[in-house]
Amino acid sequence: MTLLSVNLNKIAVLRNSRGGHEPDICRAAQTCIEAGCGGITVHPRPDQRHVRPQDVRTLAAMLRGRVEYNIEGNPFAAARGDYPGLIALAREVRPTQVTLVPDSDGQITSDHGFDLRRDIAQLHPLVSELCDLGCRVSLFVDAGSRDFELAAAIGAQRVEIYTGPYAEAFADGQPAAALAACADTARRAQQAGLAVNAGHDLSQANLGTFKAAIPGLAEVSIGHALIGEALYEGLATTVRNYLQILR
Ligand SMILES: CC(=O)[C@@H](O)[C@H](O)COP(=O)(O)O
Ligand SMILES: NCC(=O)COP(=O)(O)O
Repeated sequence: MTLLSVNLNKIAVLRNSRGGHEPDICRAAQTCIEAGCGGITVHPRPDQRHVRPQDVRTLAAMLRGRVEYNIEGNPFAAARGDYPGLIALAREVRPTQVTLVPDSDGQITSDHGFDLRRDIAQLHPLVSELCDLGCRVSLFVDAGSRDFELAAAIGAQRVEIYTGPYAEAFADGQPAAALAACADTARRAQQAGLAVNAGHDLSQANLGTFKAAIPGLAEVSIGHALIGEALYEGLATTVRNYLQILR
């Protein structure tokens, strides 16, 4: 079974465009949970363009003991204003999972994963601390990545495959090569003892093909397309549609 973790960043984008509290991120989370999702994802960024530190804390209190809570972000981005940094937030709220992503500051969205051979020494102390906090750690990687045994050796339990290139290839009607690269990568990660998550630009259109190609896919985190589709069909119906695809 593949867990659906709904990324609520885009609810916060809409709310922040006017200030105030609407649309309410906790109400959106509640709707997703009632519709059957297995997790909620947020990706706070230092510029606070969408999910803010206080959202991370409020959601943590609301979700505890109900569904998985996945916080994504760059662990090396410096604290800025009242953004305390990803690891500081993890220390405070102890989410189920922390997904480390090598975004640069101000990047419009995530567009690549870690180079495990190059980055592993820098990641090691962070992964150790997060594991000691009781968080599962997942590392964002590109399709085609190698060196998964290095990630397993420092205590990471999962990788998240960056699916942007697959989504783009699917939209162009030529997904085979990108899909095969994801499938090979997933197999290598699983052989190294890691579980495999996936995310970025997954949608109702491209998810079924992806899921069918990746045996043992543990989790997908989906936000941009799902929240967009929810404008037409409603949030609960949209979440149920995704769950149907993942069955
Ligand atoms: C790591 C990843 O692929 C997602 O977290 C994605 O980057 C969503 O972040 P934004 O909503 O900031 O684009
Ligand atoms: N980890 C991917 C994620 O949380 C959502 O990415 P997207 O669906 O907003 O592209």
